[in-house]
Amino acid sequence: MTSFVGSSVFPINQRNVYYSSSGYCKSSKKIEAFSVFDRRTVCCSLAPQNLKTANEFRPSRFKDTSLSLFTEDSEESDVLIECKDVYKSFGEKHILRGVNFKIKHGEAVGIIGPSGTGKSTILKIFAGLLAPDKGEVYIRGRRRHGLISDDDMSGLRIGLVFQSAALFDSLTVRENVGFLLYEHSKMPDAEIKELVAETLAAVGLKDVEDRMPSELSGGMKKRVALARSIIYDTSSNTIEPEVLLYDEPTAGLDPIASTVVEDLIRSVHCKGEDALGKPGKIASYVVVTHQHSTIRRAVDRLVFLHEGKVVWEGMTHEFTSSSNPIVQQFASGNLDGPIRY
Ligand SMILES: Nc1ncnc2c1ncn2[C@@H]1O[C@H](COP(=O)(O)OP(=O)(O)OP(=O)(O)O)[C@@H](O)[C@H]1O
Repeated sequence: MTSFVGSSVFPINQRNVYYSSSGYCKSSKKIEAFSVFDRRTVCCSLAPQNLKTANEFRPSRFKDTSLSLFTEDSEESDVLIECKDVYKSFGEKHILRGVNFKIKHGEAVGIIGPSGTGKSTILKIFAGLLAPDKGEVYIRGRRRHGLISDDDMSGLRIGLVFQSAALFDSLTVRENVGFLLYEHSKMPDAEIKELVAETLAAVGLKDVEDRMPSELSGGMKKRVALARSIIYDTSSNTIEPEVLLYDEPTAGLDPIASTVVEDLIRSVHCKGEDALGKPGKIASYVVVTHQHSTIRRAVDRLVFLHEGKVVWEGMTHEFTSSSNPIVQQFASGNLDGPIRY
């Protein structure tokens, strides 16, 4: 299943949540959304979860070269998302021009590259907010044909955390984090309240439930957005989110706030531990970032996109020692080199 609004991962079978930039109002328990978009944004279906644990995940080796397929010993069953020769244009702008890469179970992957090269576009395609013009995206080996409304999609719950925290300004933190549970679950208010508090605690926030977003710092907003993306209906068979996509999660934050968010991203991963000491629930995540600290701290493997193609893949520690001139220029911030502005 894949489902999104703002920074949320949505529960299954909720097919009428609207993508809104206008506003929200509350009526008794329900929070009613009124939208300027007449578009359904949620939901696909589910397939069995990958039963492998994080420890069973076997990292592949990656070559430091221009390539489209990177694994030497990959087991196809480990692949959660695959991008196969994906093209996307906006009018005359040919943004993605044959993108190939895979995200495997347990991976923490960064997508980097010059501005405007299509990094966020890839996340939106993974999320089902955009469809490729050509090429294929596979989710757990099954082809994603179109947008989020594909309800024959199987395999995976995917959450997208937007660059701006995308909180609803007129709702409290509790209502933001519990939005979908209030709106679409059968959970009683008291249980939602408890779950929201627990989820906020997992991202290191306490006693902020009654605050409005305007009363939070930028870093706190990002944490609230993260809480909203990992909360799920514990009373149903909903499968918790497996993959999170972060679009520039540390943009605009000071170095210390960035570190907090980077560690948080790690903590909700299955190889990490959340603020309550519990193992994280996210199988894999993808981070689009420009920040060196985020590259170093939050991801293990990098995919470098340039002029609509993957031009380099490698482990994070290989990034600064790469002999690829594009990577070298990007890593050093040099004005001279193959990347032209
Ligand atoms: N919906 C859209 N309509 C028209 N053009 C778009 C749309 N979405 C993206 N673009 C254009 O596609 C290009 C790639 O955008 P994208 O946001 O994917 O780049 P990016 O690599 O994430 O950039 P940055 O690092 O600056 O955030 C940009 O030129 C952008 O203006």
